[in-house]
This record gives sequence, structure tokens and C-alpha cells, in this order.
Amino acid sequence: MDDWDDGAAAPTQSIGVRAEGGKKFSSGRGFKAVESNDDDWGTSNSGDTGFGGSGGGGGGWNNDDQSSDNFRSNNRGRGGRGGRGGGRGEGRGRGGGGRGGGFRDRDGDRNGNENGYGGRSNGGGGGGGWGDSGGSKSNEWGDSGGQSNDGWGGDSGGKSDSWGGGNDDEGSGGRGRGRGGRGGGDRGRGRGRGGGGFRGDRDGEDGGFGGGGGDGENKEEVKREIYVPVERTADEDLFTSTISSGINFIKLDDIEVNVSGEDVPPPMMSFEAAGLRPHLLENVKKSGYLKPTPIQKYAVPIIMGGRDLMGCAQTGSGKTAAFLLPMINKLLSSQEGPVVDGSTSQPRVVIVSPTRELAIQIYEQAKKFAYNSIVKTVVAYGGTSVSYQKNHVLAGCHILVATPGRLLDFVKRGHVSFASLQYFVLDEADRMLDMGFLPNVEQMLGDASMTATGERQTLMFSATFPEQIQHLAGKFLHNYVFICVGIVGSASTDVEQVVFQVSKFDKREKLISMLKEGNKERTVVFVETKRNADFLATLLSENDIKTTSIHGDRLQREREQALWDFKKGICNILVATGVAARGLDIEGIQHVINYDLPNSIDEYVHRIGRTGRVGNRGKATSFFDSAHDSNLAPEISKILKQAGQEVPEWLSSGGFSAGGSDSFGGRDIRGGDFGRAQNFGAQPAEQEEEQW
Ligand SMILES: Nc1ncnc2c1ncn2[C@@H]1O[C@H](COP(=O)(O)OP(=O)(O)OP(=O)(O)O)[C@@H](O)[C@H]1O
Repeated sequence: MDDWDDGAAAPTQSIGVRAEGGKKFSSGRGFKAVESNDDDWGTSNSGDTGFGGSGGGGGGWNNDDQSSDNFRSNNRGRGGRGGRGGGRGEGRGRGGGGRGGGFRDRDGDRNGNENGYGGRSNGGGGGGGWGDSGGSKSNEWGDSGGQSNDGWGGDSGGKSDSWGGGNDDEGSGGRGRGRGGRGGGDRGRGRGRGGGGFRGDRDGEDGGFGGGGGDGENKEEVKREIYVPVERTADEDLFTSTISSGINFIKLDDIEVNVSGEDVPPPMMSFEAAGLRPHLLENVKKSGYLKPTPIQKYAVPIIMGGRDLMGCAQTGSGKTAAFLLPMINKLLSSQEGPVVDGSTSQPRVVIVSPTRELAIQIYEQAKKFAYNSIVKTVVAYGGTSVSYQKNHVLAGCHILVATPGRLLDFVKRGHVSFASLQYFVLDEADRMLDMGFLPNVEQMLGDASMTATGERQTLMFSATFPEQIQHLAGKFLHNYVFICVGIVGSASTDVEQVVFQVSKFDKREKLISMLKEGNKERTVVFVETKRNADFLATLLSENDIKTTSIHGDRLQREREQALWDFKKGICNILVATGVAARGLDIEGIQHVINYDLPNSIDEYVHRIGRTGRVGNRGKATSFFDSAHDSNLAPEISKILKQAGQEVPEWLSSGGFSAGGSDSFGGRDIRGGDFGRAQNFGAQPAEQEEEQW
């Protein structure tokens, strides 16, 4: 299940069954904001119409201590979290029952970290009032939440006992029957009609979940708290916060590079040779970059030459610096300050990323390269205080890094205009141009203030770039150059890929034994659903494996804390949904485990690319459940083969037929002269110091 955040147009999943004849409530309280702020609330409801409350319940968050991230003591469990309320103000949601399977910490002391997960307790349908939960004292849920009509939304700050407390017992999935979730934030009136929840499987798919959703008219999800992001890394520390190149760095030069387009500028052989400004060169050196990677060698001169670009290169091969360096160089050369026209900020560079954490990371990289210079960088992304980020944007910035929803919101409100834009960058461009985000990108590029194609430079980067997306991308680019380092969509050869056949019933045991054997290797475990991410994180914590999790249902504050805990080694295991598959660059990830394989091979390539970066070696293990994953067998076989790795017989006999790289978009789709790539071949590798 996809859980990409922040796409205003991203579809909301509906999992509930709509009940007929729900009950109306005239007022109520949903999630309680930590701090009230008109602007924030207003904004959170100002998006496009279309997808209403993703649920009705608005279940009470059982977090007495709003200032803490702590779920440890008696009331810290999240009581069954209801579906999200049907919005505030005019928002009307028809929602389902809440999500069952709230979890509650039974033993706070065992969880040493702030985001710690406690024991399992599965409540029934959370938001939806009375859930009958498998194995637990379900009636308590109903009593506490549902019977009082007023209790649907739950006062998140208040009597949380009634929501979170009560159910100590373990049990598998709750069966939530949502009865008319009542929408609404603190100050709104919502109307809800509830849908029934789902009952959790008894076979171990824990946690029933409630109906997700009605078709309310609420504009966007109600935010659950207003979060002012914490800048955790001091500017000086940015230089050491990325990954040091590994022993195979030099081998990147062996990868064949194809470049196509008209009058392509020649590659640079060193950062010094590119003509970058001394201040920038100093910051590059301070970052520990001695030599450019292949994508940097080609992309930097092309961007400096004023060209549009579609760049494809493997995960962890330095694409971020490939676009940041030439842009920052230009900003430094012009020496112009940020443009703010009245109450509208006009950045010169806009970089759009599909996830919030990736936006933060790009922002930090930009700040690092622009360190101690006039170039100002700002980040804006969902799940955070709008007014806080708006103030930063309006203070003026050269570079704005943003997720699409928040950016469009700022554009709509007139806080941001593209009138002075020189560069428009789509990172993870294939993702930005797929069905979920394409309307957002079209809106940005079609905005009345947007500089014309040809006047601005448009740059797109990714490790995967299917041909149909290339076709689509072409219409936003002007006489562009296409660079392809290696085969587009191929995995880094520095990642050792192992695929095991594991049925869904054996996955947990296998995972636990593997992690215990792994001796605290820093590991990302990818799962398909948010629910399972929570469940597994809890399970692993119970097994004394320090674990945290990241997925789209966690508060932004929790997401950032989770990544921080993982980066700092407070938790060595990160259980993640696809939200962490792309772009994240975390030092020391030794192992990626696909507990659940993704639905697409591109996603597989991005996920395993969280390890084996910039010449470091890594390992990726995938649990292949033939009942579910057989359609991926040929493509995984192909990826393994391309990376020069052994393909298990059972996998290849599942229908694998070797073909060209076309389905991965391994060539410039323009064909003709453009498609006639100049093959720059492999660069002569310098003498390696160490063989492996
Ligand atoms: N020339 C270089 N020398 C040394 N390290 C580098 C160099 N270029 C980039 N790096 C480092 O390599 C790591 C990976 O870079 P980056 O995140 O840009 O990869 P990417 O190609 O964008 O990967 P992904 O496709 O996963 O997003 C970062 O930690 C970055 O600081």
C-alpha cells in the first residue's frame, strides 16, 4: 500500500465499507492541536477537493503529555486510532471506523528510546466507537469511546485512559465497526457517516483496521499536531553527516556512460577543472569529495552550459551534488540576493522531492555546499507548521526545496511565485511524473508565474526512468541532454542481493533470527503496509531488538525522530514502508531486508539502494513469497543478472526471459540523432589499492 506523503493529488485509499445510515453529530472534537494556529489549520484544509476524510473516527490519541514523544507509561499507548476525522470547518467526512490495533506499551521500561514501541494490545475499531476485538476486552473500547456520542472524536489531550487504557491483552486483529466517525478538528463541525472496519486476520496479520474512508468533502487530512521542525544538524556538522566513499568508489569509473542530445558539452575530469568558484570548491573539498562521480562529471558541465537534462545513474552515485553544484555556482557568480516581492518569495531554484525526509536531506546538502555564502536555502514540506515554514520562505531564499503539496499550497496562497525561477529540479523524477504526482507537477509548471521552458532550466534525475515516463518528461524539457550511467534501472553492483523463498507464515521467525544473527548491523526492513510496520517494530522491540519505524501514518515529529534514532544508532533497525525507499542517504546501512517485496522492480532497485552507496558494499535480502511475488520473479532475475550476481534456479525458472534493457528505459527514447548516443565508454580506472 502506497503511503507517499504530501501529494495533494495522491489518491486516498479507502479500505472501509461504507455503512448505511450513519449518525450525525453536530459538534465534536477530533485531534487536539498542540498549539492552535489559525493559519495552520486553515491551510491544512485548503487543498483541492476530492478526497475527503480518510476515515470518520477521529479517534482519541492517547497521549496525555503532548510535549513528549513518549508512549511509555500507562496511558501512552495509542488508543485505537480512529480514522481521520472528516475535517474541520465545512469539512464533512463520511468515515469509517477507526483503525483497530492501537498499540499500547505494556512495559515502558523496556523501551529505551523515545519512539519506543511497547507491547501489543489490539483494540477494536478505534475511532468507530465500538469495536469488538479479537482476543481483547473489546467492550471497553465501546464503553469508553463509543457510547457517548460526544466521544467519537475523542479529546486527544484529555481523558485518554478511556481510549488507550483498558486493553492489556494481546489479541490479533481488532474488528472495528465504525459507527459514524465524527469528523472535525477542534474547531470544526464535521459530519461523519461511518463505515465498518475490517477485522484483522486471525492468522497473524495483526490489528484490524477500520474503514478508511468515506467520500467526505473535507479538503485534506486533518493534521494531528502542529510541528515546528527541529534542525538537528548544526551547519558545520553537515560536512560529516553524509556517507564517506568506499573502496569501490573508483570502480564507478568503469561504468559505461551514454550521453545523447545536441552539442553536448564535454565532461569534466575534476571539480577544479569545471571552473567552479573557489568558495564552492572549498566546500566540496570539506565534504570529502576528492573526485567527481560519473554522473557529476557529465551533468555539471551540461548544467553549467545552460542545458536541460534528464540524468539517470545508480542509487548512491552522487546525483544530488550533480545538480546542486552547478546551480549554486551560478547563484554565487551572480551575487544577487533573494527576491521577495511584497509578501511573495521568488526563489531562483526550486527542487521538488516526493518525500519529506528526502526534501530535508537535499536541503541539508544544499546548505552544506552553500555554507558561509550568500546563498540561502529553505525547505518546505507537509506535516509541519505552515506559518513557521512560510515565515522562512518569506524571509527570502535562493533555493527552495519542497514536497509538492506544501509547495503548491504556498503558490496558491501567493507566498511563492516562480517569476524569478532559473532552475526547476525534479529529484526522483520518474516518481514525480507517475500518476500520483503528475497533476502536481503539471500545476507547478503550468502556473501563471512560471518562467517559460527555455528561459528556465529543467533538470530531472533518478536511478530509474521507465520509457513511458521519459516520454512524458520530454514535454517539460527543452532541447535536453540525456545522460545514462550504466543501464537505467539497474542496481548497484556493490549490493550483494540474496533472495530466499519464505512463505508469509515464516517471515517473522526468519526475520528475527536473521536480525539476531546480524549482530546489530544497521538494517532497514521494508514492509508493504503501515500497519505491518507498526506491528513488526513492536514485535522486534519485544524481542529485545532495538527498532524504530517510519511510515506515512506517523506524525512528522515521530518520523524525524525515528530517522534520527536510526542514524545515531539508538535503534539499529528501521522498519519502513515505501516512504523510505528513495533517496535516503544514511551512513552505515549494511543491510536492507525486503520483508515484503514491493510491487514494482523500480521500487526494489531504490529500496536496496539504501545500502551499497558511493563505493561501499552492502547486502540486500528479499523474502520471496511465491504466492504473492511470482510476477516479480523475471524482473528480479534480470536485475540480479545485470549486477553480475547469481540467479537462483527456482527464481529464473519462474518465467524469466532475458531481454534488452528497454523496459527499464535504458536508452534515450527520442531515437534518431538524439537517440544515437555518444558512447563515452568506461573511463580508465585508476590503479585500485585494494581488490575484493
Ligand atoms: N564525488 C563524491 N565523492 C565522495 N562522496 C560523494 C561524491 N558525490 C556524492 N558523494 C556522497 O555519496 C552519497 C550518495 O550521494 P547521493 O545521495 O547524491 O546519491 P544519489 O545518486 O542521489 O542516490 P539515490 O538514487 O539513492 O537518491 C552521499 O553521502 C554524498 O555525500
